[in-house]
Amino acid sequence: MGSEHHAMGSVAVVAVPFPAQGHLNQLLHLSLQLASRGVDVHYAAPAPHIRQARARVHGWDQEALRSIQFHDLDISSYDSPPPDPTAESPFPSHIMPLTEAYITGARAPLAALLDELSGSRRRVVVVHDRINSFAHEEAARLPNGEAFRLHCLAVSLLVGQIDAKLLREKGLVFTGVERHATKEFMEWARRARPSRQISPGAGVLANTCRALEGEFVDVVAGNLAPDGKKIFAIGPLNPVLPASAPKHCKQQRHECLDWLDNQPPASVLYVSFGTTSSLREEQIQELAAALRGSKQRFIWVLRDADRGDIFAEAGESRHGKLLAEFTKDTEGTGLVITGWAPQLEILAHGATAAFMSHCGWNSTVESLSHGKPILAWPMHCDQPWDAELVCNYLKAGILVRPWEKHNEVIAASAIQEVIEEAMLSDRGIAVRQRAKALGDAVRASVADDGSSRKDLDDFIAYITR
Ligand SMILES: O=c1ccn([C@@H]2O[C@H](COP(=O)(O)OP(=O)(O)O[C@H]3O[C@H](CO)[C@@H](O)[C@H](O)[C@H]3O)[C@@H](O)[C@H]2O)c(=O)[nH]1
Repeated sequence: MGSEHHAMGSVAVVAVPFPAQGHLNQLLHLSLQLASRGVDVHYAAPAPHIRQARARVHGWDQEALRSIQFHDLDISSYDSPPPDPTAESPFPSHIMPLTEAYITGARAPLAALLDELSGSRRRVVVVHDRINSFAHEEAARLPNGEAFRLHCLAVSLLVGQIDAKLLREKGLVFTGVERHATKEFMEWARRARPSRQISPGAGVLANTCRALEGEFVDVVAGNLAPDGKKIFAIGPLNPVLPASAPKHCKQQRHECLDWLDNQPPASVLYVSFGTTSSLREEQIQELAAALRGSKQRFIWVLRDADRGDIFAEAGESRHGKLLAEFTKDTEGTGLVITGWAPQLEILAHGATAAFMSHCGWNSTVESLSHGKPILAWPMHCDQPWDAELVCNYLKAGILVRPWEKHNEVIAASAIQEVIEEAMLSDRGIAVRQRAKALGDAVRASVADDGSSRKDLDDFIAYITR
């Protein structure tokens, strides 16, 4: 025990997330898990993004945040405009100024932090995102540095990169990510991360588990092995919560959870599109009409995409008028949340039946780890693939509309049909049962003796070797 502690104490892990919610979140969950296992963890990001990650973390006690050391990466100021819901592409181009400022400015302060840690530690292990591969280069520069990439997306996407034929042979449609981002972004990304390598460093950590993507983890492992690189499938990184959350916890409980407590089991549709999507006004009206028309219970998170700096937000919903009428019409049946919703707790709750989602990878994993099926409405990037994976491979979802129709307004009747199918039909029941079984398997993978627990143990043993 003593020597194990000694080995851990002389190794520092530095988590370097890309500064957007879906990434800040995963690296923070990973950091908290490592710290709870006695690892010395440092989390490095621009100050507002550290504040954002800390303020929005779910499933952990605020106390736990003290187990990590946070380091500001000071970058130059950047524009933080609101998203444009009418833009031709649903990709969140409005955060490009942040992305530029971050990639140009974060390297130097990170290098300084790594130098400092390197002098007093046996080993410095950098865990970074794909887009900030400068972190890998800075780790490689150290005499005692090592880097792992946290793959924040489905691991099957890497299989698509290695050999898309393997996916097509399973009858799945793989169209990659590039097609669903903007040309400008892809050109920029090629400059920011010239290497196409799956792992430029020592290997990959993946926020997935064998219960969801076992055969794809094996393909990636086989691809990395000849170079002596490793993959650790350690997901879900989000905590898995019990169906009935303790009512007397120290943190304030969101009122929507009290409302959920009073709804019948498996009766509520949860609707949310993450932090990078903004629906057009017309689409919002059609969705509202579908929810009203379906007469199903619901919680709808009606928010726009985050700005680059979320603290620059005006805090006012652009939907005041619609909301006033809609909330009156649906009073008692549904709730609309315009602020930050406690998504993990909502998905874990026994009253929640299903999740209408854009299929961001966090939402996908959070939903499936709590046994909830997905009504898939993919918007951009990896989301069309996640929808394909959920609906046609895992069979735990129903497609609302294919990505190809992203420029069309989907009519209320079409949306309502999918809601009714999910909530009321035999197919809906089958999909819900399948999601429940997957949820059990996913939760088993992070319990004692589970595959993700074992991979995390192996990762800790490897970096503290
Ligand atoms: O009111 C809210 C809104 C969101 N969330 C959380 O915010 C995260 C959203 O992440 P995700 O579902 O992955 O969606 P995006 O914000 O769109 O995520 C971006 O990052 C992901 C991981 O890289 C990608 O898979 C997505 O395509 C990309 O858009 C999840 O943890 C949610 O639980 C809340 O808790 N409350």
